[in-house]
Amino acid sequence: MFQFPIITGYMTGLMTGHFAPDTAELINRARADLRMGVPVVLCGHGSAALVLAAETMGPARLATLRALGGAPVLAITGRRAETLKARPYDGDVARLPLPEEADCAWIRAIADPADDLRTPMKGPLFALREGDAALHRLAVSLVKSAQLLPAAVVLETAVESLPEAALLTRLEAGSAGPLLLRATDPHPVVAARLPTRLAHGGRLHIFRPDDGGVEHYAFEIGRPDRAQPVLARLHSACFTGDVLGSLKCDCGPQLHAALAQMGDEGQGVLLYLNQEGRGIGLANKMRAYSLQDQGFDTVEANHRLGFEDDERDFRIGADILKAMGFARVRLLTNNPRKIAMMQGAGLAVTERVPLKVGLTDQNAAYLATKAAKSGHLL
Ligand SMILES: Nc1nc2c(ncn2[C@@H]2O[C@H](COP(=O)(O)OP(=O)(O)OP(=O)(O)O)[C@@H](O)[C@H]2O)c(=O)[nH]1
Ligand SMILES: [Zn+2]
Repeated sequence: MFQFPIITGYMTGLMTGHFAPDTAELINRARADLRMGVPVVLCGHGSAALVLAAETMGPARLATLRALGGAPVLAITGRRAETLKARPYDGDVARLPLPEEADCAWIRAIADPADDLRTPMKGPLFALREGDAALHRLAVSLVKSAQLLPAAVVLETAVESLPEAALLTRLEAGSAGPLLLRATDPHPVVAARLPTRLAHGGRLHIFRPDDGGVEHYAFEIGRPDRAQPVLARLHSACFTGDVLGSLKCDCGPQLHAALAQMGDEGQGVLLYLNQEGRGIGLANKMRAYSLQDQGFDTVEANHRLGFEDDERDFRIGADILKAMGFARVRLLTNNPRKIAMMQGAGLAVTERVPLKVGLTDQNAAYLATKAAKSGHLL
């Protein structure tokens, strides 16, 4: 008769070890938790912190967090603190003590600039000066990387006092911090022939990071010689421009002009990077668009939301091109940051090929702002 094998202590440990998620995987799990409104725990710097994303937390979880005692704070970025006229003593982040009566609506109003102009500013707001902001900084980066509003409720407490349910996703700051700063290496998943109107001989390659994060695409036109510089475009996703034909930006025309030039030359690689809204995600980009309708430009809108002008990491593009066997590119771009990041990631940019198309009455101010404030070449 079949006997079930007896799992020894040694084997259980071994199996758990292999099944347990590593830090990069835990970071992705934390992003999913935060997007659902579930808390995550950050440990390090001699302390532990329970974290909830300001955008998604509900009243029940806020009440549970308060019941743990202690002094919860709302951690926001230095950029958002500047808008709120709260002095960010911790540089790029600010810790605002959570008033006893503060509910989810109060927290949301601090995090979300949508009503800044309509409702008088709550406050005055005073940021904490004493203590260490390292875990708060990590909490804000994590929420930001989950493409939520960059604000988090953080309760510093002893790990032992946290309920077991809160400990499911627990990140060690020492290992998670550096990983959060850069995307994990993408690996090729599949490629297949894809003829298009502009390029009959095309192949679409799908790349996926090992941690199961966001996929990116490479459209290879012709069979470019790996020993020569390849005509390449790093295109960041723009649902509004690429798909809907938005007149607010130049993304759609740039995408099609790049493909047309590659079609004409018979070869090239177009990377389609899923970094919507310069890395802040479509929901935040639409928040930025609402602010632009209130009179702020594209850079000011990002700052009021608490983001930098550009949150993208183009090293992922360099990694994909290297994985495809390229070492040198002729890069279609007007953005010097793309060139610098590619070179920094070990990919030689032998030529910048300007891409000036799609100027409309509606995007003229947007393009002028990118030139004046973000260093785009005219
Ligand atoms: N946050 C934000 N993102 C925007 C706005 N308008 C367009 N975008 C995003 O900006 C990105 C534009 O990407 P690209 O055209 O690749 O980059 P670029 O920096 O303009 O550089 P080049 O086109 O290569 O010169 C896309 O991810 C768009 O979704 C805006 O007003 N706010
Ligand atoms: Zn666009």
